[in-house]
Amino acid sequence: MHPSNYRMRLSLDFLRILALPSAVFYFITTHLVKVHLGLLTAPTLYFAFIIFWSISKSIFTKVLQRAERRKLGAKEIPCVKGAWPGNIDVLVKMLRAFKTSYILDVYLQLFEEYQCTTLNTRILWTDHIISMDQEHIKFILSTGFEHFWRGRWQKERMERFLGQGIFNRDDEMWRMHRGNTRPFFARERISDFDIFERYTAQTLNIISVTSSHSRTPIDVQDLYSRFALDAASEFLFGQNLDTLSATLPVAGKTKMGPKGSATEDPWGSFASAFEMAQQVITARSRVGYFWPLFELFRDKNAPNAEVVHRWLDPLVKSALSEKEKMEKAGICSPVAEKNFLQHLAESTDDPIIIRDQLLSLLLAARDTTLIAGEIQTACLLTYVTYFMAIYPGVTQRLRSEVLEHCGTSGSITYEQLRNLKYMRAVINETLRLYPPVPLNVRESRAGGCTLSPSDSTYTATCDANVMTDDTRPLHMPGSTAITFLPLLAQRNKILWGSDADVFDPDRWLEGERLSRFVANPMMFTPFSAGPRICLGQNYAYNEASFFLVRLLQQFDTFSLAPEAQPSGSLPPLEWKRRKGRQAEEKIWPAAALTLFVKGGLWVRIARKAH
Ligand code: HEM
Repeated sequence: MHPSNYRMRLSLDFLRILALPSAVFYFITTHLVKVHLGLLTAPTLYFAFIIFWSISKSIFTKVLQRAERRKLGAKEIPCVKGAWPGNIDVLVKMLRAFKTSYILDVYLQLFEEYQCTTLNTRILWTDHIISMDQEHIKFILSTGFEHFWRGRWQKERMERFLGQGIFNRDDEMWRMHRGNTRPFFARERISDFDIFERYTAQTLNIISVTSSHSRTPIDVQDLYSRFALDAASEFLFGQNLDTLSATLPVAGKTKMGPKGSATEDPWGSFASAFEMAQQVITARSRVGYFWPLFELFRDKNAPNAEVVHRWLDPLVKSALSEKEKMEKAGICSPVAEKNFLQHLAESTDDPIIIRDQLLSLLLAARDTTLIAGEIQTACLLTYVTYFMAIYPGVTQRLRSEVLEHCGTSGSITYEQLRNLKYMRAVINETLRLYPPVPLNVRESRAGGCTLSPSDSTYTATCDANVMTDDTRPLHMPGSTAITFLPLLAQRNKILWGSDADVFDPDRWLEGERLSRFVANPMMFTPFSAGPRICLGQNYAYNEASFFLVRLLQQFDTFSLAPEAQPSGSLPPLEWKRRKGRQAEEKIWPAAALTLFVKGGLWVRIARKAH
C-alpha cells in the first residue's frame, strides 16, 4: 500500500483487529457450536472473543520469537515494565518529558533505571527498541545494513512532506537518488567558495549593521538558516531564494515559531511551514503506530507541504521547460555545467520526483546550512556560536588561528581551511555534544537478526534471570522499529572518558585522548555511517569553516542575550538540580527530526575597539 494512504492502512488494521476475530466467532457459534446468542450476550461475547484473539495472537508472536531466539542462540532485549497495561504510563511520561525535559533525558533515565543501553519500550503492546549502544548503532548503519531499512512506518509519517526524496526511500529508488546526487558533491564542486563568499558577506553585513545599533541582539539560528538556504538554493538550483533580504526577527518583539523565531512575511511562512512539518513528523513518531487516529479528518502536514511546494513547484516547472527548449534546439550542455535541479530534470520528467528530491536536499542543507544538509549546517553554526559566547577563551584561540593562517581578509583556499586544526576540533566537539541528527529510526527487515550483547556502560543487566557474564547476543525481532541515539552515545563516559559531558576541543588534538576515537571511529557518527552516510559531509565542513573564518576575521566578541529570548525558551530552573550538561545549560536544546535551540539563539556580536 502506498505510504501516503495512512487512513486505508489504519482501516485495514482495524478490520484485522475487529472484523477477522468477529467473523471467526460468528462461524464458530453458528456453524460449529450452533448456539443462538441473545441480544445482550452477543456483544459481550464478541468483545470478549476479540480480546481473547488479540492476547492469543500476542502469545503466538512471543512463541515464534522465542523459537527464533533459540535458533539464533540469542536472548531477549530487556523490556520496560510500566505500571499500566500497554505501558501507557511510560508513553504519557515520554510525551510529557519531550515538552519539558532536557533533550533525550527521558531515554537516558530509562537506560539508567534498567541498567542497560538497549531496551524494548513495548508501548501499546508493540515492540519498539531504543538503543544508545554504539556497537548497535554501528551494526544498524554499517555492518548489518542489509538487515534494516527506513521501513513502512517512517515512510508513512514523512510521505506528505518528503515524498519520494532520498531521505524517504529504500532499495532501488534510494540507490537511484544516491547515484544521481553523489556527483554534485565532488571535491571540485564543493571547494568552489564563490557562493559561500557571496552569502557570507551578506550575512556578516546584517550582523554588522545590527550590532552597530547599540549592540542589538540578533537571532543567529534564524540568520544562519537563511544563509544556509540561500547558499544551498544557489548551489542546487542556481537561484537565490533571497531569504536574507526578507524581514528579520526583532529582539523582544518576535513571537516564538515552531522551533525558533517566526516572522510574518513570505519567507517566514515558508520557514514556519518547513519547521512545522518537521514537528508534525516528530509528534507522529512519538505517538507511534496509531498516529493516524489523531489525523483521521485532517492530515496535519497537508497545509505545511502545500506552502513548501508552492515555493518549489515554479522552480521545477521552469527547469523542465528549459530542458524542453534545449532539447528542441538540439543543445546538450555537459554535466559539469548543470546545477542539481537541471541534472535532476535530465533524469526524469516527473515533476513530483524532482520536487521531492530537491526538498530532501533542502532539509539536509538548511540545518547544516546546505539545503539537504542546510538544516544541519545552520544547527552546527548555531551551537558553535553558543560555545563561542560562553567560552571567550575558545573564541580567542579560534580567532588567533584564523588570523595566523588566513589573515584579516583576502581569498580563502581549501588548503587554508584544512590547516585550521583547532577550528576542526571545535566543529567536531560541537557535533559530538550536539549532533544535528540526535536520534534516528530504522526498521528491521522481515527476518529477525542479532545485536551484539549490550556494552559495558552499565555493569548489571536488567534481566534478573540472566547472569552478567551471559555473552549471548540480543535478539532483534523482524519488522520492528529501532530508535538509535547518537547524542547519548557521543556523551557516553565509557567511550569518551569521565569528562564526556564537558566541551573540550582539545580531546581532538591530544594524541592519547584522540586515540580512543582513532581506535573506534564509529563512536562518532554525526554524519551517520555506512552506505547511507551523509553525502554533504565535506560540503558542510567547508561551508561551516568558511563562514567561521570570515566571522572571526570581523568579530571577536560574542555574548548571549537571555533577555531577548522569547518567553518560555530559557532552560527551566529545575534542570540546575540535575546532573550532566543540563545543569549548566544556558539555552534549551530541542529536537524535531533535527536539533535546534528553542526560541532561537539570541546573541550580541561585536568587535572590540582596537
Ligand atoms: C553538519 C551538517 C550535516 C550533518 C550533521 C548531516 C547529517 C546527516 C545524517 C545523520 C544523515 C543520515 C540520515 C539518515 O540516514 O537517516 C545524512 C544524510 C544525508 N545528508 Fe547530511 N548532514 C549534514 C549536512 C548535509 C549537507 C550540507 C548536505 C547536502 C546539501 C547533506 C546531504 C545529505 C544527503 C543527501 C543525505 C542522504 C544520504 C542517503 O540517504 O543516502 N547533508 N546527513
